[in-house]
Parts: sequence; structure tokens; C-alpha cells
Amino acid sequence: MSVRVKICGVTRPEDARAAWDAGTDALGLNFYPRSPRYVEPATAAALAKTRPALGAVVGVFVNETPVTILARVRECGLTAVQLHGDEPPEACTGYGVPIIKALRVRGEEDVERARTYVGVGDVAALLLDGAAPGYGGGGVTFDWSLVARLTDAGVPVLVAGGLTPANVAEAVRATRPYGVDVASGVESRPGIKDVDAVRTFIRAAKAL
Ligand SMILES: O=C(O)c1ccccc1N[C@@H]1O[C@H](COP(=O)(O)O)[C@@H](O)[C@H]1O
Repeated sequence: MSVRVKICGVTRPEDARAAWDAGTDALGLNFYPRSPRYVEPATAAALAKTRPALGAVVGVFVNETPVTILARVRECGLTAVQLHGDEPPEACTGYGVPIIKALRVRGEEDVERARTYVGVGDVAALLLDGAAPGYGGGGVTFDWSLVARLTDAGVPVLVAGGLTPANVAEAVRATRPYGVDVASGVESRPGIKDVDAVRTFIRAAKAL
């Protein structure tokens, strides 16, 4: 099975449709109000409606309240939740959908911290991101050799952070992840996807 791809931070229906047509497995919709990729709930609900039967629509949240996350899951038709802030393990449950817990990786200690989420609540996958200033979408890679430290953890791992059409094949080769995730690396400007870059990214990621 080829690596799964998530195209994150989509804000426009035409970009959503182009990503599905190009073969993405998941779309990410960003509900972090400080992100340049933030979408209002009504926009998110419309974007989620572009989902094909087997596609996933992942809501991205940063230190959001459970009440708001649950409301967005229900009103926007999210099929998974990505917690991309400082949420502790005990916060990773209660939304009725699988949870992807994201961690920003500076070094080994962050990968060890990632292990504390394995088998907890509704955590179905871990996402490892680079450690750019802020919480995500920073276009910064991390030391991919650290991913091997989770091989025995028995949890799907998504690699993110600074991926582009030019480096995603190398990232997949180096880490053999369950999936890869990209926001800034396939944009013409924040929130606006470059459709050619999206297509090239997906082709390169899935070529191995
Ligand atoms: O994209 C954002 O603006 C964002 C904001 C806050 C939390 C997460 C965000 N996106 C996630 O960040 C990583 C890496 O993004 P990039 O490819 O390096 O730009 C990715 O997992 C996005 O889902």
C-alpha cells in the first residue's frame, strides 16, 4: 500500500476538488484562529462536502476547548480530529472520531513524549512535525532519522513539517511512514493551494 497523503489547510472548494482528483487520502481543515489557513465553520462544512466516500476530512485544532471541537466535528462533518497544540494525553478522547496527535520534534525527548500518547483514548495516529515558531504550518523539517524510534510503538505515524514536492519522496524513503502531511509546501500563498504542486507532491509521495 502506498503512503497516505493529507493536504492540509485547504480554504477553497476548487483546491479541495483538485486535491481529491489528484489522489489525496485526506484533507485538513484548520480551525486555529491564528492560522492563515483558518476556515469558518460554514466554509469548512462546504469543503467537507467535497469528500469522496473513502476520503477523510481532518479538523486541525490547537489547544481548543472540547465543546468547540465537538461542535465542529458535528456541524462540519469531520471524520477525524488533529490536535496540534499542547493537549495532554487525557484530552485525546471524546469526539466520536479518531484523533491524530501532533507533536513538534526538536529532538529525541519529543519522540519519547510522543510515546505517552500511544494507546491512549482515541489516539489513532501520531503526527510528527518540525518545530517552527508557533504551532504548525511553519515549513520546517526535523531529523527524519528520529522516526525510527517509533517503529516498535505499534501506531501509525504521519510525517509532516517542511515537506514539498521536491523532498517528499526522500522523506518517505527515509521514514517509511503511514502517511505524509503538507500545508505550506504546496501553496502559492498561505491558504491558497498551487494545484500543480499538489499534484506533483501526491505523485512523488505515492511513487515508492
Ligand atoms: O497550517 C497551519 O497554519 C497550522 C497551524 C497550526 C497548527 C497546525 C498547522 N498545520 C499543520 O502543520 C504541519 C506542517 O505544516 P507545513 O507543511 O510545514 O506547512 C502540518 O501537519 C499541518 O497539518
